[in-house]
Amino acid sequence: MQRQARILLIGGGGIGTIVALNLERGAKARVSAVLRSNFETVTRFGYTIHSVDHGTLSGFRPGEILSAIPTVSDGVEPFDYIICTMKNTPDVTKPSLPELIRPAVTTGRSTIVLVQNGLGIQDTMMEAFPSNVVLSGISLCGSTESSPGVIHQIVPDELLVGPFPATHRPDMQQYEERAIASATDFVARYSASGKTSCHFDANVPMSRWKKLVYNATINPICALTGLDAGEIRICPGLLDHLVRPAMREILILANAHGYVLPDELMDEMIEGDPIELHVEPSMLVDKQRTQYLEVETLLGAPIRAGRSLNIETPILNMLYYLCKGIQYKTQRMISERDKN
Ligand SMILES: NC(=O)C1=CN([C@@H]2O[C@H](COP(=O)(O)OP(=O)(O)OC[C@H]3O[C@@H](n4cnc5c(N)ncnc54)[C@H](OP(=O)(O)O)[C@@H]3O)[C@@H](O)[C@H]2O)C=CC1
Ligand SMILES: CC(C)(CO)C(=O)C(=O)O
Repeated sequence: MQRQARILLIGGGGIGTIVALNLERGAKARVSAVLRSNFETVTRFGYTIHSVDHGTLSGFRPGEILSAIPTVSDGVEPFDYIICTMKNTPDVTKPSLPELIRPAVTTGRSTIVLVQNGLGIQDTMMEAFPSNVVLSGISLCGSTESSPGVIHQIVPDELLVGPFPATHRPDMQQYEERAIASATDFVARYSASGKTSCHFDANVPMSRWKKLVYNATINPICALTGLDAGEIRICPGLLDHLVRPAMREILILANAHGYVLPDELMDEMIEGDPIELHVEPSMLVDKQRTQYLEVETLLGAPIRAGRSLNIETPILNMLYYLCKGIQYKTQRMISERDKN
């Protein structure tokens, strides 16, 4: 690790800001962050961050702040890593994520890191960039942007980074070696701040199914009810009649795909954070802000993975279609807003 890595980070909200902060504080990377709605505020004042790992900081700015994704052929120096920390909403995002980042990708060089929840998020990326490494980043952090540039991180940052299984790759073995080397390098740079817990993830599909036990159930149930992850634990009947049955469907799907997850995981997920923290899962925050929900990557993808093996998932289906209803309404509201 001779020189600072040159990193492009796209999406400086709850998670992206904490990722940028850890990388900058470790000094093994320089982050160019592409910001959107908070660009003006962060450029002028920097971020104000209330962090369980870092304390309260004001005026934090990533190494460089950009208002648009740069084009590397315009004399811009190539990026070693491109980190995507925007929401992954393929049903409503145009252009698609690969097309959005394409101008910044140097073929064969830039490693793409998807720090996003959900299943199957790598497929279009690996297809679009067959000679670039694509890594998974699973964040166990809890962080929200309460107003432009103001971040509240209430759950300690833990990040698992590892290679997605190789597909669309001409030389699988050589690709796997490169991907492991990239992930190892990224983990070292990310860990350098000493304020976070970042580990190499040797079994990304297993880790992603595991995280879905929370994200495909608690996220939509909180978004649909307006309750936070503490409140759903005390609302009579909700855990027994909705949360655990939904979680069981994810366990059945994961097991059927070869990723055996124990029953105890359900209660570990439910009780993982103290009740009084009142964690607001990202999908609840999206609903409150009239932002698009990650409905396809958290619910659609596992449901389709079940269908491919003729496994029915009635509870997940119900959550999925209710969320699709919200998505439809959000689309209408956004298009009305854009007209005015
Ligand atoms: N929040 C959490 O605690 C956790 C979230 N995750 C996952 O992390 C990922 C990020 O979530 P989170 O940080 O909560 O999301 P946020 O909504 O807080 O932040 C996303 C940011 O990306 C920006 N953005 C979106 N599209 C673009 C674009 N084209 N160019 C530049 N910026 C863009 C948004 O800008 P704008 O404001 O303009 O929309 C926003 O600032 C998701 O996949 C989520 O599931 C995982 C673990 C925990
Ligand atoms: C589980 C949780 C709450 C944080 O790790 C999350 O992934 C989310 O908010 O989407």
